[in-house]
Amino acid sequence: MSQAEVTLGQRYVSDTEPELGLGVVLQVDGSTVDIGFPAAGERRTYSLKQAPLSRVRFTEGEKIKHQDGTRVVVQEVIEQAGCLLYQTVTDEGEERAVPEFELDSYVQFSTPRERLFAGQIDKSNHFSLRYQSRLLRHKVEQTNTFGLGGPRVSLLPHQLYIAEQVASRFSPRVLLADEVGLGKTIEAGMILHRQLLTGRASRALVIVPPALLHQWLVEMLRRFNLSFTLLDEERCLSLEGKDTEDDIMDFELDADDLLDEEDGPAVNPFEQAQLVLCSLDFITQNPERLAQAEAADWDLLLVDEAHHLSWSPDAPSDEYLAVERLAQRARGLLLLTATPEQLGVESHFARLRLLDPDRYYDLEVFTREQADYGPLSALVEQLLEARPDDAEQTGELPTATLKGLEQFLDAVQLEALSSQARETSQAQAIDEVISVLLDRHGTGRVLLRNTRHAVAGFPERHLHTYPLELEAGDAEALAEMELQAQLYPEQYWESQGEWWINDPRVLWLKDLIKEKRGQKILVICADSDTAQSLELYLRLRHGIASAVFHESMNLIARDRAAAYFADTEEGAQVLIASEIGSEGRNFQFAQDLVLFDLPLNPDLLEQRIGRLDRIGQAGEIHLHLPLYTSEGSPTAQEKLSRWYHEGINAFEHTCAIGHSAYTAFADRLLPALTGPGDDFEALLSDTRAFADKLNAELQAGRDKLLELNSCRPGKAEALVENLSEQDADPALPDYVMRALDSFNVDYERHSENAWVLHPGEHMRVDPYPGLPESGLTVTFDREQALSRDDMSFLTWEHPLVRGTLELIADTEYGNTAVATLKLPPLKPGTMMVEAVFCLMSPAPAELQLNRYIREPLVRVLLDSNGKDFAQALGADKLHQILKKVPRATAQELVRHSREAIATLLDQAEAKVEPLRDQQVDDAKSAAREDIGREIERLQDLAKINPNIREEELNYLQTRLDTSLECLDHASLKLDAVRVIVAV
Ligand SMILES: Nc1ncnc2c1ncn2[C@@H]1O[C@H](COP(=O)(O)OP(=O)(O)OP(=O)(O)O)[C@@H](O)[C@H]1O
Repeated sequence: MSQAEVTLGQRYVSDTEPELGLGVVLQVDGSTVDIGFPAAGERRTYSLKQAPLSRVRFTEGEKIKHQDGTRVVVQEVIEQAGCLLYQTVTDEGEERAVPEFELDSYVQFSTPRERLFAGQIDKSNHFSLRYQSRLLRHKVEQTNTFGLGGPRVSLLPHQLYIAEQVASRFSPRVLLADEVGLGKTIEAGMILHRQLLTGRASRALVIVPPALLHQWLVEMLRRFNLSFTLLDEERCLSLEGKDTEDDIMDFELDADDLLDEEDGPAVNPFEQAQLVLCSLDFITQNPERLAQAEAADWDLLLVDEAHHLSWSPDAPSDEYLAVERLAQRARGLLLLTATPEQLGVESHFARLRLLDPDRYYDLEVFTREQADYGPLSALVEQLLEARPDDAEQTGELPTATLKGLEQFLDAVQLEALSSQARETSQAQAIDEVISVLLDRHGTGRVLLRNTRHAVAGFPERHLHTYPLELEAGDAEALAEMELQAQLYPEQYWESQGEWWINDPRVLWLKDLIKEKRGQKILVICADSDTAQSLELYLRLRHGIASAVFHESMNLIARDRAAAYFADTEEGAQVLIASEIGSEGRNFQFAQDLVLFDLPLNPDLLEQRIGRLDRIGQAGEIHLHLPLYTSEGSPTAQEKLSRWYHEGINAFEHTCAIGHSAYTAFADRLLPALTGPGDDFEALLSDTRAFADKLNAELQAGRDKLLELNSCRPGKAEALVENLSEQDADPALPDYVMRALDSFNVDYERHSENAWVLHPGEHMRVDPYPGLPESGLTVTFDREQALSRDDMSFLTWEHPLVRGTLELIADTEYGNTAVATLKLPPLKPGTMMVEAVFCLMSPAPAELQLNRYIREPLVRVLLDSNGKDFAQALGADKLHQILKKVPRATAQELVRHSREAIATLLDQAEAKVEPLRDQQVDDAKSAAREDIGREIERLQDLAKINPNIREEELNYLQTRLDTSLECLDHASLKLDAVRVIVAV
């Protein structure tokens, strides 16, 4: 721009801030120009040399708006003393002269055509990047693994299978019941992540025991890039603007005032964030907070350690009742527990009822059903045996198998199956029929459970017992006491002075710790007071580097203790944890667990061992158990340990039948622990027989089906393969680097596959999405990301990459360009218009209509004769041979060729228009096939399997109808235009 060109009253638009609307020249002063933007109420001073401004010049036929609101059509443009005067005509046919300074300032140029003709011309390589961004985004979002590849986790088939299955459902309601430490939190995180990314969910509430709040908060952020708001009383009060002591008093006194609208609508803290995390105690103990949580709208409710929700017809727990209220309102519900039957079948049933009250209405019916899975399981087993490894192999299915199938399939289905096996593939036919059987008759739609047996690769567990001989007097006195006191004898020793001085377990523990110097040891005991005094004793009396962890500590103190224990260099050797305090925590970096006492509940024992026996445990696990002995007769501790070990084998193996065995034998076990040991051997062998039988039954029946339903190895492996391929695809790093260059983000290589990114001084947007001011170290390598917490794992799902895609594809970035081309057959001066169209329909993101659109972009490249070169000159090829043009030249060129360009654009539009119908038809067929197939399957299923919720069927039907309707309204919109001139 030169001073001579600029005159007061001229209208310009800012290239970097088009949202300011139409600007007007207020002052020209030597080397600067002042522009006022009346619509935004802003004024900017630019250097004349580098002003990012484009002169706005409308032409004949264009519709413009006067500042008084009148719409007019330009008839003629006259230049007067550097300013434009538009001769126009109103809708009513009246003529009106509009000087440019009287134009409406609220004008926005956003369509490519408007921007091009307003002189807002982007760089040619931005145009190419835009095209590439749209294509890549479409490709990524179309995969059935979208949302599963981004989390910083190892690709474990059993988790991916569950996550894909559950996250693809509408408002899933399931109980995730993998055995301890198999990764339920990870599965839940992946489900949530996928639902959020695909638009199926946007608001989620996670409720966990207080001890797990921070672990969840950190895991969700570190592994899933999901930033949760942790709500406790303090935070709620602060969100409500009631954060002083007095306010707290007020709040308590006037809880009802929450709904008082006098001071404006009350703030509901649960509505202040999309992702909220709070503790079960907080929700249960604060009726007002529960009411607020209930009033907020949730797409997904997650409850971790859901075995705390105990229920019986006469005495439902407060926890159960609180969650029940939320569960009735939330659309999706994920309950997580490793021990679904820990509190008995009644509670288990009640939790299933939270998931689906229509299906689980009667405890008795449910109990009967549980026992009835044997024949189906046997048949599935037969099918699996008959399945050849060779996918190509064809042949008849065994007659016995076909016979068995008769009670589940009709004649037509049987014939179809046989002919598929005969003509196409036996393996495929068998896989499909197993799917049908499991789907229709299995237990797995609501309950998903992976077992170690199915997952494999877990370390061995070894039990070491340490007899501690009691003095005769103590042994006798203890034997007289109640069972509780015999198992947790601290009180007994307390009666003789400080318990830790007298209890022989304490010295034993000290010696064990000293002997295992340099090795991390987790000690778990039942009671938090015991944990505290034990830790003090070890630390103060024996100088052992130790930490304590129990439920009465606040969260920060707990996390600090856990971190101190985890620190390999200067951390604690020992962590003493109470039963409740340690639940759900990750301590798999340790291999030694001291069971300072034994819980009287097999599931609690499993929970304790599960702190170490988790995914990520690299070594063998050693369980250390001190046991009082006495010369007279075996102690209660000894007997209980034998019952666990010899009766149900709960120490060295995960024990699925623990709760059932305990329920079946409690009447005999409890008296036997304290009474004379006569029939104890008989009790042990009865328990063993019961356990063997139950394990075999479970393995053959319900558990087998659950296992198959929870992970179909073929499909699970395919997911792992797809994701591994995506990980290895160089398209992502290439794309990211190109985009960073284009936005002037600074980066430097850190190491192979890793980079350090920093906000650049001249970034086109500031802040850059997903890039903190302090910079970000990123890696494209999953393994590296898993071992380096300080690096972000960049995938197509990372906020920085998604933000980049949005920044490019959802804004005007690169939607206009001008470039030159040197290609011998083209005569210099030949002009072409490259126009990219995108099928758009105004539809909610949740419908994911993009999935049905086969070709997201239609590209045409027309020369002045209307000949289309799009095929001959593909987008990539063209990108490589085009040369950039200085901006002023580009603006000049567009101004001069405006008419020709407009004609070519009209031609391009006319050319693609007929494609629209075909595209829409294809997309509608794909939607019909996809959703329609699911509806049919569910309808079929609903006839024989009451697990199908009516709601789910209705939802699918509505989803199909809405999708078809939205597609009907789809149109091919011009997404970007590039003018190319041959030189
Ligand atoms: N895919 C994975 N990649 C990396 N780490 C994982 C993966 N799955 C699980 N882990 C790790 O294994 C441990 C157990 O996972 P998680 O806490 O999700 O198990 P869980 O089934 O919820 O356990 P619990 O039954 O004790 O509640 C955690 O430390 C978790 O971070």
